[in-house]
Amino acid sequence: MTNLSPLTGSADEGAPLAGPDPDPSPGRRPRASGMRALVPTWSPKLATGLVLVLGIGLFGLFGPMLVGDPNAIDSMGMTSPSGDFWLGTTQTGQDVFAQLAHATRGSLQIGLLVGVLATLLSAVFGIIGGYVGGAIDEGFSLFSNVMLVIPGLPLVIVIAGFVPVQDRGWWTIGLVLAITSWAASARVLRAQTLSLRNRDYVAAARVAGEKRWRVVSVEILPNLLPLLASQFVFAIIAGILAEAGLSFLGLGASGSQTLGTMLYFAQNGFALQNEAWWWFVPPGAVIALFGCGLALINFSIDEIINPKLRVPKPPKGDAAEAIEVAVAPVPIEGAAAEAPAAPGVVRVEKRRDAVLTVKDLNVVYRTAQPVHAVKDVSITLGRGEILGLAGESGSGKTTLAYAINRLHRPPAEVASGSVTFHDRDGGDLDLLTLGDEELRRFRWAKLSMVFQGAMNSLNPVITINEQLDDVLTTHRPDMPRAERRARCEEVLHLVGVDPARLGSFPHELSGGMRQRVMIAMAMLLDPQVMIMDEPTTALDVVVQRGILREIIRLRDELGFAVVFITHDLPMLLELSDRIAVMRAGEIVEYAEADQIYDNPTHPYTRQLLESFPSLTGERGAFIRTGERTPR
Ligand SMILES: Nc1ncnc2c1ncn2[C@@H]1O[C@H](COP(=O)(O)OP(=O)(O)OP(=O)(O)O)[C@@H](O)[C@H]1O
Repeated sequence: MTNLSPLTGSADEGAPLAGPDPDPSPGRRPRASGMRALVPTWSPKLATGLVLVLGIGLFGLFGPMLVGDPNAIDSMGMTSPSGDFWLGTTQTGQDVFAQLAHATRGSLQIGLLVGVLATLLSAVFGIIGGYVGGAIDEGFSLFSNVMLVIPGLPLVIVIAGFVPVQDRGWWTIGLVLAITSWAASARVLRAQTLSLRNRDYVAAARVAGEKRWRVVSVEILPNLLPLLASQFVFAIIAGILAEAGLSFLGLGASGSQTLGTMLYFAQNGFALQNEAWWWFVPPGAVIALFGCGLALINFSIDEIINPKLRVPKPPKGDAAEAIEVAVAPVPIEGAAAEAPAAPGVVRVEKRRDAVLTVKDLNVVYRTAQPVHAVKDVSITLGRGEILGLAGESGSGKTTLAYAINRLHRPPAEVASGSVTFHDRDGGDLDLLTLGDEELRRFRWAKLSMVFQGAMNSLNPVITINEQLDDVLTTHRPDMPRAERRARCEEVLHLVGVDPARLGSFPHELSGGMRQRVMIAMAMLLDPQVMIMDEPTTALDVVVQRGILREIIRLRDELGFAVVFITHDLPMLLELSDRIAVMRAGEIVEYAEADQIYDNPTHPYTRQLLESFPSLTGERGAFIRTGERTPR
C-alpha cells in the first residue's frame, strides 16, 4: 500500500486536493482532540454558574472545618448578625453561620448521591433497554412505566416514614429519593437511544464489526452526554429540594444537618414570626443560588459536549496566515485538466476471476403482504471489476446489497440462493452460512460498504481520526498506535483529503470530503470488494465527478472490486465495466457497459436511459477528464 501515488482531488476540498502538504503550516495541523476538545468557550453564563456552584461547593467542603460547633448552646438567645456571629444566632444561641456550613455539606452530599444514583439507574434502564431491544427493553420499559405512575412525593413520605428514625441517615434518604426519581429520565434516554440506534454512523459501526458494548459506549453514549449531564444536574437540585421538603415535614435524615433541617428548626422556632430573617433566609438562598448555578452550567453543557456548537477562537499570528492559505480558492475548471493522466485509467475489458458470486438469490420481506424484493438474482463480480447496479427507486437494489453482506434484518429474509465470496487466498466463503463472529471478521476486512447517504454515517461528536482508528483497533487489535495513525493518514491521502484533517470533526468538512472519508474508511482494511450504495447522490455533479474519478483510479491502483448502486444509469455507463439493470426485484439486463450504451436490449433499460439527459460524448470521458466530446 505504500507505493501508491496520491490522488488529485476535486474542487470541493479547497486547498489540500493533491494529497498532503509536504510542509503543513501550523494552522493546518490537526486540531487537538481529547481533553482540549472539552474546553468550552467562556461565556458570562458559564462563568457565573461555575462561580456559584464552586463557591457553594467549597463552602460545604471546607466551611465546617473553619466554624465552631453548630450545636453549641449559648444563653445569649436569639441575636441578629454581628461581627462575632456573621449570621446571628438562633433562639437557643446557636451560631447560624456554623449551622449553615454544616447544613450545606449535608445537602450537597444528599444531592450528589441522588444525582449519581438516579443518572445511573436511568442510563441502565433507558440506554441499555433501548439499544438491546426485545424482551429486555420491554421488561425495563414496563418497570420504568410502573415507577413513573407511582406518585413520587407520597411514596417518598411513606418509605421515609417506614424507615426507623435511627436508620434514616443521609444516605438512606438519598437512596429513597434516587429510587423514586429516575424513571422519567430513563424514558427520555430510551427514546433518544432508539433514535440513535438507527443512525447511519451507528449502523456503520455495527457493520464495521464493533462489539455491542463499544457501539454503545463510543457511538451512542457521547451523543447522549448532553442529556445525561443535564439530567444529572437536575437530579442533584431535585434531590436537594426533595430532601429539604422531607426535612421540613420532619421526615428528613436523622442525626445529620441539612438545609432542610435548618428550615425545619427555623419554622419550629417561629423565626418568621420573630422576624429572625437571618435564620431562614440563608438556607433558602443557598438552595436557590446553587440551583441557579447548576442551571447556568447546564446551558453550557451542550456546547461543552457538542463540538458543533463551539465557537472557534480566532487564530493568531502564523496560524492566521496559514488558514488564509488553506482556504485559497482552487480553480474548478482547471482541476480536471491539471490532473495527470493516471496510468491505470484505461478501461480493462478483459474477463476477470470472480470475487463474488450471487446465485439465484431470493429475498422476501415477510410482512402482512409479503414483498418479494429480490427475485432469482444471479450476478458475478470479477476481481477488480466495477459492476453497476441500476434500477428505479424500490427496484430492490439496497435489499440485494444488504442481503449480500448479510445486513438485512427481519422482516427481510433470504428465502433461497447462495452468495459465495472467492477469497484472494484461494478459499471460498459461503456468506449465507457464516456465524456471527466469522461474519464480524469478514465484513469490512474483505467486503466493505459505503452506505446510502454516507456523509451522514460519521459520528458528529468524534474526530475523523478516532473514527478511522476505531475500525483498525476493532479488526487489528495488535496494530501499534503509530502504525494505525500512519494507515489513517495514508487512506485519507489516497482519497484526496489532507491528512491534517484527521483532527477535524465531521461538521468541519464539506459534504464531498465526508463522502471521501467514508470511502477512506471502507478502504482501511484493504478489502477485496466494496459495495457503494448511492454514495454520491447528495452531491453536486462536479464533486460527484471528482469522487467517481477517484473510485475508478483507486480500483485500478488497488485492485478491489466495486458494486456501485444507483438509479442513475448514465452515470453507471461512465463508471462501470458491467451493468445489471434491476426492475421489481429482477435483473432484466446484465451486460458490458459498452453494450448497454450502444445497444440496450430491454425496453426498461431504454426507458431508464431516456429518463436522464444525455451526457453525450465517448463513454467514460466525462468522469475521467471532464470533457464532453461529441459522438
Ligand atoms: N422493511 C420493509 N418492509 C417491507 N418491504 C420493504 C421494506 N424495505 C423495503 N421494502 C420493499 O422492498 C422493495 C425494494 O426496496 P429497496 O429499498 O431494496 O429498493 P431500492 O431499489 O434500493 O430503492 P431506493 O433506490 O429508493 O433505495 C420495495 O418494494 C420496498 O417497498
